[in-house]
Amino acid sequence: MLYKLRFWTGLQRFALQHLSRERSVFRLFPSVRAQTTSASAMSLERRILQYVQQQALRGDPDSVMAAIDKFGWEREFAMNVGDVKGVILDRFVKETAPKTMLELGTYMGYSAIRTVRLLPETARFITVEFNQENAAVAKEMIAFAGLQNRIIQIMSDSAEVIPQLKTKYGVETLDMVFIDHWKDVYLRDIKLLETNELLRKGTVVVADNIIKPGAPDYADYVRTCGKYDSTFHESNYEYSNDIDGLEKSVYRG
Ligand SMILES: C[S@@+](CC[C@H](N)C(=O)[O-])C[C@H]1O[C@@H](n2cnc3c(N)ncnc32)[C@H](O)[C@@H]1O
Ligand SMILES: [Mg+2]
Repeated sequence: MLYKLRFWTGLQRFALQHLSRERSVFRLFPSVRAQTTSASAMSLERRILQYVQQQALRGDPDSVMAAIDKFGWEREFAMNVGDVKGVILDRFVKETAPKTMLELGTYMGYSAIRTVRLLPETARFITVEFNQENAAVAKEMIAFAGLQNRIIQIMSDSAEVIPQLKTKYGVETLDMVFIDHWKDVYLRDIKLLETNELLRKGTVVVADNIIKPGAPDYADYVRTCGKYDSTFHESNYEYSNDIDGLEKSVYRG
């Protein structure tokens, strides 16, 4: 029995060392294919979720954020607002203390977790994501952080959701908005928020990635249209030393 086991282990080691074409190894040992493909086929977002589940403390949003940031700095880039710009976002959230807040672009739930941990339990936080797989990862991430009852996740295109916020989701006006979805629709969506009368005097609209990747048409609009008091807050692009920043625009009503 022991002899047979040694023979198979030796053969397996020989094959792995000497058969350079992956396909030959897979044909001989299907279990090798199963392990290799399942590891490499896992999306970045799923790998980060798995890392969080291994490294962070269930029910502890700070440890979830810390694990996501560690992955971003030490392993692979991910398009979360991150821990540098995130500190500025935190300040805006604390200063504004929104009762109703909208986020455009959930991704894996990082900024939602970051923001909601600073809000009272009574606050309403709605986040919108149109990518099904990202929304699914975010759902698991948010549940792991223990915030599943504090975050309303909507899986849809922001252009469809914004006109439904009053009628379908019972929103009167928004106290704060975090815009962080695709950069070429920031302008379309702030105009949609205006025309659907979701902004009131004093609503704070914060937009990410003003420099990198950049949203020049949006930045130009909020700075020059006369409807906002708008300021740029320089910082770093997520998980890098490149320059980026947040635009904070307060609606004049
Ligand atoms: C930069 S990521 C969001 C990062 C997240 N706010 C954070 O900091 O943790 C942008 C996300 O917006 C989503 N997205 C882009 N355009 C969208 C749209 N029109 N409606 C809904 N989601 C959108 C993308 O699928 C992506 O997951
Ligand atoms: Mg961003």
